[in-house]
Amino acid sequence: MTSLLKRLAGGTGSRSVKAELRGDVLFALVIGVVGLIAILPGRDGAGTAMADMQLVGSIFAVIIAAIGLNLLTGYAKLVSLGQGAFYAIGAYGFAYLFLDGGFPALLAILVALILSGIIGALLALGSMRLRGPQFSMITLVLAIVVERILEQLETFGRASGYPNPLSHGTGLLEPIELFGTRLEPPLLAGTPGNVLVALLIVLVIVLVLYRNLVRSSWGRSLRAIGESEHLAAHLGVNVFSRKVVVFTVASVLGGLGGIFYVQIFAHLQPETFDIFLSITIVLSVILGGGGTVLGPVIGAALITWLQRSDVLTSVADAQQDLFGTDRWYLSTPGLLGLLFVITLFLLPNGIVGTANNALRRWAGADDESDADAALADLEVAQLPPREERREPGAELLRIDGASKRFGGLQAVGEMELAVREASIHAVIGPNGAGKSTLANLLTGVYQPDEGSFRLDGVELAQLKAHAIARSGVARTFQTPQVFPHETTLENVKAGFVDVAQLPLWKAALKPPSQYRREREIHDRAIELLDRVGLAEDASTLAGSLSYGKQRALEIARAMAMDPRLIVLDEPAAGLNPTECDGLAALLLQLREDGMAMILVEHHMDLVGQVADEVTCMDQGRLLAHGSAEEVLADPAVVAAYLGVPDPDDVAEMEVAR
Ligand SMILES: Nc1ncnc2c1ncn2[C@@H]1O[C@H](COP(=O)(O)OP(=O)(O)OP(=O)(O)O)[C@@H](O)[C@H]1O
Repeated sequence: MTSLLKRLAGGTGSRSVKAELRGDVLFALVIGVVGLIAILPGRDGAGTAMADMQLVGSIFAVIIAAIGLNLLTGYAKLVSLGQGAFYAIGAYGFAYLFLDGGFPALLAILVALILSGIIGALLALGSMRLRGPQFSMITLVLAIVVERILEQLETFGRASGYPNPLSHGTGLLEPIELFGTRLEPPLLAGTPGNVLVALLIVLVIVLVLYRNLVRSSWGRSLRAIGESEHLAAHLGVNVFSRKVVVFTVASVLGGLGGIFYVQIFAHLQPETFDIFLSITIVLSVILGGGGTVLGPVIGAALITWLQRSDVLTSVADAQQDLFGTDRWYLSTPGLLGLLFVITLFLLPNGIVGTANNALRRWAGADDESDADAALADLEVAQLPPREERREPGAELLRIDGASKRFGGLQAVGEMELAVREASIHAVIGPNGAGKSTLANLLTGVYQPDEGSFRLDGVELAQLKAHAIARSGVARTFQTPQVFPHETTLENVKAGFVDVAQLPLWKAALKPPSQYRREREIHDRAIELLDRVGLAEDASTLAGSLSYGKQRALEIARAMAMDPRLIVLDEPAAGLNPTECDGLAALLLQLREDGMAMILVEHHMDLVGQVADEVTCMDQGRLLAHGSAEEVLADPAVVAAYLGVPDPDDVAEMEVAR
């Protein structure tokens, strides 16, 4: 076990702080060197190299916009069809501010980026409550509106005094000057195209920040939102605000892509920013692999190369030669569309996603190990006590007069319940008694109609799920909820407070303290997995774990949240007897460590084994309360479960007890 833990600590998704730092520096160097190799041939300004240099520059620009979209679409699974609009806003915003507004270049860049961000934030504030296709449609509308505005505002362009920026441009943007250097675009034979060096430096910086971001707890929160917004909220993530922020960041990156574009081509024409641009950026993410660090980089490079080189045109010409007609052949956009369809069929996870999966399979990381070992094989490590935790027995939670109606149905009515520190309070009752509804009221799934839920004196009623989670209430679910496409280890890491609360700047800049914190999270997550018997499954995808193991994983994740109270909604459902024994041992150990728990359960063996107090509900109301023995022997409880108090059934419950 120890050697396994050492191997995991060194090898599964996290390395020593020094090795991690070396990896980060290497990433920046590799990107920098590849970029330099791409732009060096054009530095002499030779005319033949000009088109190549513009190609490289376009790739840089689309990469920037695509990584922004990847944050939104690849990680948070919010499909935006409007990234091209921000590209246009950045490009035109900069051009107007620089030329018309007379802003210094750097200030014009900054203000154009802020403008992109503000428009992105406003759009996000208005549309983030929409989901799926509705959200995509809003972004599509933005792309179309911006395209139309650019087409129609030629008069505005003329009036601006800028030489024809909005129509087919002969008017060229003056190269900008930064720190005494004139940054020439790769425009004509003889112009050095040295702006590419500056753009490469910016590109490397942005890529490093972006990589830091997606590999941090902040990135984990995006992946959590992408997998399940509902679950992310129960881990303390303010889903709405995080979605607004990520949309804003994506918009700023879209704007930056547009600013890159102006520096490379030095003139603007509305056709560049049509809806096909947005689709190209989406294609870049999908082809390269959404939700992977390098996916949009590779996808953007490939798609831009295909579009700008004559590869696709040659294929289109070859079709014409073959069929001898100019009517029935696939033009360049048609060929790109075909490539898109082929990618979706053959590489649904994109190039990088598919390569990652193949590597994972090759490394044998997906091996399923013995399912029964999960909860039975418990190692017990001490849970570091939470600071606020008080002495065992002190009242931690008090539910008073909690009520909830669904239409005409009183699902919970004037319920009362108290939970003490370091204790297990079981809530039992027949099907439909209102147990899960009570758990859902406590954890913010529903807002109570009436009543109070005080955790150590702090009122939780009416708080949102994420705020309740942050107050120290963690939960598991009747049907286990894990992030199926993440590893078991990553699932536990999703529980740490950093996922909900790490500031964006810290995630992107990754100061030395962040390296150490990530290391701590990793070690603690491994420890928690070991504690619930899942150490061997650390690198297995959570979706392929057995039911029992998923339940154990939920408990480990809840513990990662370092809560004051864990609400367990039928944790024994679907477990075999060995797993159930393991679960009982785990709960008792957690109690020993000072954890308070509410156990919603039908499994009377488990209740009898672990509960300090039992509350029985019936038809939404409190039926009985006391020790497990008292409540399980209560004739009213037996009657509620069985309809009528049959002496044989009472005897059966006695046995269970
Ligand atoms: N979202 C909802 N909308 C309408 N009715 C609901 C909703 N959630 C629960 N109910 C109803 O409220 C009542 C209590 O349901 P609840 O799931 O809380 O019971 P339970 O004690 O957890 O049952 P079980 O043990 O079967 O899970 C049931 O009649 C149920 O149909």
